[in-house]
Amino acid sequence: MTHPYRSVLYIPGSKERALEKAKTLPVDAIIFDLEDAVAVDEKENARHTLAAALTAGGYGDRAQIVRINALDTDWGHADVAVIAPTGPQAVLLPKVNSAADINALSALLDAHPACADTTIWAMMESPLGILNALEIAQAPRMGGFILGTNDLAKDLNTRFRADREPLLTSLQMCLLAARAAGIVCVDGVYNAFKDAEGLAAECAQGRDMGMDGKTLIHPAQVDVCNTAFSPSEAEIDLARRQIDAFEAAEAEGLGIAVVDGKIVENLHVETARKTLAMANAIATAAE
Ligand SMILES: CC(C)(COP(=O)(O)OP(=O)(O)OC[C@H]1O[C@@H](n2cnc3c(N)ncnc32)[C@H](O)[C@@H]1OP(=O)(O)O)[C@@H](O)C(=O)NCCC(=O)NCCSC(=O)C[C@H](O)C(=O)O
Ligand SMILES: [Mg+2]
Repeated sequence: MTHPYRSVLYIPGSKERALEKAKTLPVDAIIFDLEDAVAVDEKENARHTLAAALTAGGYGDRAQIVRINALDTDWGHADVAVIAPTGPQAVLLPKVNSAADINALSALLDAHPACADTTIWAMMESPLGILNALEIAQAPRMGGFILGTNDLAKDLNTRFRADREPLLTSLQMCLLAARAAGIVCVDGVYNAFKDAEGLAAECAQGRDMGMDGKTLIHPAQVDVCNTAFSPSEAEIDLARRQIDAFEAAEAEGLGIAVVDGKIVENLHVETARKTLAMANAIATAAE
């Protein structure tokens, strides 16, 4: 079953109102954050508030990902100790530099029977992490990458550019590694959460590159993002026509069809089937 990851919303684990509001938002996934969105004085309270919210449930089909603090901080191990018994679907590790970081978290989760099926996701946000993207993607339990473009821009000392030119190599290296390993790859956040036009442009860029979706920081960003990462009506129509034309060609003993003046081969049909599967998954989730 294809699960969409078009819209992946961060929610500070300390904010009960936001934790409640997320149950009503049309997002594909939620990142319950214990890291940067939570002030130092609130860390302890946040992990217990979040554990209670996860146990109570109510998030429906939305994929649930918990971002803990890094294991070399004062809070990472305590986060695992409190969150693991709730049997989280996925744990997101920030500032991942190598597969060793994933292995260390995996070993901690192994000690909790409730985490038998828990996947690990990695924040890709350091130069060393980007250079080690493939070994990270292939580490045990890995389910996906989340791009941390703010930390990355900081560490690379880039200037902000609307076209994100300074970050493109890093984004593409993560995509290459994610696709090679068969895991999900979700783009970074767009900080100006009231700028829908800028968000739409950045979503389109991420979708064109091959990202599965985008991380978000505010509910106002959800609709723009869902639209950008959903197959359009034109894409769905083309996919159907490509499949029909190819099947008709095959019935005549041919291995190639032509639709709208362009060749359709087996590989295009594979993409067309993926497009329809994603459209179906989105429609089912919306029911
Ligand atoms: C950015 C915000 C601080 C803005 O908050 P606020 O001023 O309260 O917004 P609104 O008044 O417009 O909120 C309207 C209602 O929406 C709810 N809300 C707001 N944000 C969220 C959210 N993220 N999830 C769910 N619900 C949310 C409010 O509670 C209001 O609800 P109601 O009162 O019932 O109408 C705030 O949006 C925020 O804190 N956002 C999350 C910030 C965050 O998570 N940052 C960390 C992740 S990004 C990151 O770490 C980057 C990465 O690591 C990297 O390196 O790039
Ligand atoms: Mg970060």
